[in-house]
Amino acid sequence: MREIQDHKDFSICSWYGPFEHITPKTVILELSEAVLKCFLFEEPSEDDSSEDSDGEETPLPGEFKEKLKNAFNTLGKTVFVKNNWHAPIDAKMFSTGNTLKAESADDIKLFFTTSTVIQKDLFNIKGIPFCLALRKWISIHPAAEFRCIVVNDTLRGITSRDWPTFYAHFKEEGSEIVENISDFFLENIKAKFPRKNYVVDIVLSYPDKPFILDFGPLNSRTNLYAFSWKEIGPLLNKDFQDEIAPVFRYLECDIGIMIREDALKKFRPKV
Ligand SMILES: Nc1ncnc2c1ncn2[C@@H]1O[C@H](COP(=O)(O)OP(=O)(O)OP(=O)(O)O)[C@@H](O)[C@H]1O
Repeated sequence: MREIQDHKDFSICSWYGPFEHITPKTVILELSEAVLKCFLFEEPSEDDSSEDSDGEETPLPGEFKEKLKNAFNTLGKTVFVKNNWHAPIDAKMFSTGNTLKAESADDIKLFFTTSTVIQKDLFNIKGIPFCLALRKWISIHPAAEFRCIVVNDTLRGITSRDWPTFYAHFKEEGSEIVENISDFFLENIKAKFPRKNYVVDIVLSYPDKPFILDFGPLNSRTNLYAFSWKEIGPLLNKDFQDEIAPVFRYLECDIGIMIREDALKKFRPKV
């Protein structure tokens, strides 16, 4: 039950509208049953006696190809593609240049059919219409992306998504980063997202305004990067002052290529 609500609330189809002005421009195409089939790695075989389930690749219907063409025109030549919740990150190796830049319907099909993350969603999630979200391609520096942990609608933690990479400027600009993210959160997100506990990925790229990349559920399966579920989980049941300042956690010095968990612990301030 909880999962269905998570799938609804964290689907880009649900949150894109209210946050459209502060997230990359996106064209969302709903996937009909016929189109969905074209994005499945294998045709479901059990009890399927339909003539077109012969294991051959199913071509995209012309009408859908036309929609894709229009989306590419609207967004520019190159797009970033996702389903409702996930990007086909694990399909990167199949792309040219090892990026998820999609320039054609064939690229999208390749990313979707070769991504285990996407295929798992398509096979396992029931009761929610699937969509294809084509997002304007934006060059994002890895140090500019932050996963923000929101507990009881209060921003509690900020961590680089490029953890554990050392960035010297995090120390110098830490308080500015916290202030910018906190202001952005208070002005644009707090009380506007339908959940109280969640993660939100925010990009800070000066001199541009901050923007949202994605929302996600906050649970033991969430990647919290520099934070752990052991320390965040108990906060969900605690009452605390609304005005508490978030903790920004980053690697404070370059500890080299060999990263040991006990070495990392030393740099973790308390939440
Ligand atoms: N519009 C975009 N243009 C270029 N790169 C992007 C774009 N959107 C996201 N990315 C890159 O792809 C990465 C993964 O994107 P995103 O967070 O949307 O995927 P995800 O599957 O939801 O990830 P996770 O499951 O870890 O939350 C981001 O960290 C970012 O670097």
